[in-house]
Amino acid sequence: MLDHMNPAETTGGRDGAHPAAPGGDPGQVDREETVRLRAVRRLYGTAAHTVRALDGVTASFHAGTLTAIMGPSGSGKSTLLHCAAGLDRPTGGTVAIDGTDLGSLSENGLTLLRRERVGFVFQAFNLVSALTAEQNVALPLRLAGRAAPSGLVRAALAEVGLADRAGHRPSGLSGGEQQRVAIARALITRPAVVFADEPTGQLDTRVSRQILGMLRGLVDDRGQTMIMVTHDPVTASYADRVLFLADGRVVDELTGTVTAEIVAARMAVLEAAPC
Ligand SMILES: Nc1ncnc2c1ncn2[C@@H]1O[C@H](COP(=O)(O)OP(=O)(O)OP(=O)(O)O)[C@@H](O)[C@H]1O
Repeated sequence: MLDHMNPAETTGGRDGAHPAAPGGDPGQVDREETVRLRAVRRLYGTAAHTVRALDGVTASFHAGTLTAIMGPSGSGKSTLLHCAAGLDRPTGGTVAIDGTDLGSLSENGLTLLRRERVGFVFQAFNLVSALTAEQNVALPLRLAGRAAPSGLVRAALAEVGLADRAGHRPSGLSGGEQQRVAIARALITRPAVVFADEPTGQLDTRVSRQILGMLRGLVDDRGQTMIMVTHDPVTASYADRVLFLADGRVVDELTGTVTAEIVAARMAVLEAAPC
């Protein structure tokens, strides 16, 4: 079962766990670059009143890394996640997942890419209440018209420590157990990237740490690429890298030693800045 401690909480940081994103030709897709955003803009509103939710975001998310996205309320975190995951189309710029330019895809093509190459973990778990844990985990495969062998699905549940809960419906599971089912569901298609939106927002401290340890384990043991949005510095301390947004732009970045204290200090500066 995947269950890792956070080195940042015990030894003072994930020093040098992963290299920082290399530079290089911005037009070239790096094979290790699982998700790539270039000059992404997302405008809302009318010509008379425009909200720049994203205002020229360029960022690379490398294979086998966990990145946390932080920033004050309204800074563009959710918009970034939606654009990077192909849930929303940017007003300008490009997004690529696994070398595929999302802008080149039809709506149908985008749906297929999300189904096959992207996993999602949400704050509210978003399980289907009428289905058992096993049926929920099998769902992405069934939606993709693929076989969902019981052995495969049960192995996915065992990996998140729920081998004995396969027949339970969400109402018969704790919040932490529901999130484990959601993680197994996100992974069942072996996606290129998993996007997590406040994955521990509804869980208590102890269970949150278990879930974050599990997500960390997926990155370390499987090389899973993961991007998570969070308000919580402790959650962000499980990441290899933290990107800080303000007013729709990436304004700061932490790599190497990512502790909750350092993250909180950076956030305090951003939250104190005049709008
Ligand atoms: N559908 C929309 N229509 C108009 N404005 C929007 C829409 N969605 C987001 N915005 C605006 O875009 C900006 C960025 O919003 P976003 O939700 O991405 O921020 P956030 O950092 O996720 O905020 P929070 O931490 O409060 O969830 C905000 O000013 C928000 O009001």
